[in-house]
This record gives sequence, C-alpha cells and structure tokens, in this order.
Amino acid sequence: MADLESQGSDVKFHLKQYNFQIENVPRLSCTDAKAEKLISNGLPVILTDTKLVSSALHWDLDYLSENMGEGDFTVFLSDTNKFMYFDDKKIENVKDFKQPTQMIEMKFPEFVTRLRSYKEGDKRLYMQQALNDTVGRRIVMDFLGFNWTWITEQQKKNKWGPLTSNLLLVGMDSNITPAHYDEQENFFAQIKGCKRFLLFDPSNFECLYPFPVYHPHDRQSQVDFDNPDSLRFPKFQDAKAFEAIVGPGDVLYLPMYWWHQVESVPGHGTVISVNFWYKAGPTEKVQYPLKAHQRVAMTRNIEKMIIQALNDPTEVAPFMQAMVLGRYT
Ligand SMILES: CCC[C@@H](CC(=O)O)C(=O)C(=O)O
Ligand SMILES: [Zn+2]
Repeated sequence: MADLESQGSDVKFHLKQYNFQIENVPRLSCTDAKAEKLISNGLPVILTDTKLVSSALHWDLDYLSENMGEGDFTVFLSDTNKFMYFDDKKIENVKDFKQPTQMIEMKFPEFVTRLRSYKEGDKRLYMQQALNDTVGRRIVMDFLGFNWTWITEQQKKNKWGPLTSNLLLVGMDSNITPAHYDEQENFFAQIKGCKRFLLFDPSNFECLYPFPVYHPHDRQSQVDFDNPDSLRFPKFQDAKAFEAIVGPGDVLYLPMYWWHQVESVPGHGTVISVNFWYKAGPTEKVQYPLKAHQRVAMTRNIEKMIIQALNDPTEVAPFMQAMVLGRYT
C-alpha cells in the first residue's frame, strides 16, 4: 500500500506517543510461508497482497451514500474521540453506569451529511454496522467480489469456526476505539484512510486490567491510555505493545483474545474498514502449561459462574477476596 510508505514520517508524526514498549507487527505477503506460520500460531501479521477487499477499494462516502440502500445503520455519537464499547444488557449490573457513547440509527445519506457538517465541539460520529441484505445491488456485487477463496482457505487451514459477521466501519479521522479484546478471530481489512493498531498479547491481561465480566465494559481495559492511573494500575507501564499501521488494501490478522486499541490516523479524512470475525474452532487437546488466552477464557468462566451463583454483582469481590486473601496469598 503506497501512500503509507511515501508518507511514513507524516503518519508516524501524527501518532500519539505512549510510555510502554512498542515493537512492529511484521508486514508480509500472504504467499510468504512466514505469514502462514504466524497465523497458524495465533500471532498478528499485516498481509499486503491478499486482494481480500480489492473490489471495495473504490468505496467512498458518495459511492456508499448512493449504494448502501434504504436501511437504517448503527452510528455511535461521542463527546470525545473515544468510542468505548458497552453491552447494554449489562447496564443494570452497575449502579449509575454512564454510557460513554449514544447509539442512533440513521440512513447513510444522513450520516454523510452529519459527517460533512461536523465542526469542532459537535459530537463525533462512528458508523459500526454489520453488512446485511438491506444494502444496494452494487454493494452486494462488491461484497461478492471479496477474495472469498483466500479467506475461506485460511478459515479451513486454521480450523476456525464459521464467519459470524462483517462489520462495516466508517469513521472520522482521529476516532479511537479504546483497548479491548474480542473472543473471535479477526481478519481486519482496511479500505480507505489509515488505522494504527496497538496490539498486546493475551498475557498482558494483568497489565491492562479489564473490567469485571458482569460490567457493561466487559472485555475493555479500565486504563485510560491518555492518562493512566499508576496507583490503581501499576502494571500498565509493563505492557508490551506491537504496532500495526494499515492502509488501503492491507489486511491485519488480529488473533482472538489479543488486546487492541485502534486509532484512525489523523489527516487522512474518512476512514473505512471491513472486519471479518470468525468463531474459534473446536479446542484441541489441552496441553500444559495452558496458553495465555486459555487462562483468560478460564478466568471468564470462573467469574461468570461466581456471578451466577451469587446472583448479586456486589457480592463477587468480597467472595473472591475471602476465598483468596490470607489463604492463597
Ligand atoms: C467495533 C469494532 C471496531 C474495531 C476497531 C476499529 O476499527 O475502530 C475492532 O475493535 C475490531 O474489529 O475488533
Ligand atoms: Zn475489537
């Protein structure tokens, strides 16, 4: 992808700086055996030539406005540039939970009008909508033109489960999706503009302090990367990040349970991406020591069991403290 290299210093210049250590995610051809090896080992890699979404590289706001059809699309509004996910089914578990964003449904042309009339101080917008059958014929043709041969081969080779969704992401530059992990494998395809991923392997669980499982922000880090509270989160400074900057045509393999903070690089206008989320495949024979992501999955199951058994989120911490403090510590 040309324009990133040519503007390398420019892109790097605009990026937010953090204190933790940052290494680069490899950028490889999808025909390189090293890339295949990384994917099969559940390690991130940027693939430069999959042609996964070549049939959509012409997508821009006008084209989508004309062809996305009459459906209503999910748009998040935020008073800041952060768009932290929350599970509205868990809001009742937390007294006085303050929703960080507002979710509204709107037609694509309305979304474009609001994007184009945005001025400093307005709420920022981020469309996050699973591609469905309400889209117009041209978008269907572009979608069918994705390189399904390649990605389906990857799904089979790595024994992944079924494709669950393709999320269309259309946002303003400088939008940030704060650090979180997902429980699905993800091929993240960049279509327009640039995104910077900060990735952390699942063993960074103790450095990134996820919210409790019952919390609406389950799977999200409690740490504000822009203003980390070193008293509450002392291990945050030990987090080890991998950086991946993707531009049009790049595909990032984002392994399940890997933490990621995603920043739309400023100065590139509207940013368009499509992700490909796959369910995990069947767990093979358990081998010891357990892998970090298996420990995270186990932690989640234990928390869910305790929450269900106690039937009161406020009792979970005292229960676990009584179980561990003075006995296992
Ligand atoms: C709602 C999904 C947002 C996306 C990050 C981003 O592009 O802002 C992500 O986190 C993922 O694809 O897993
Ligand atoms: Zn994610």
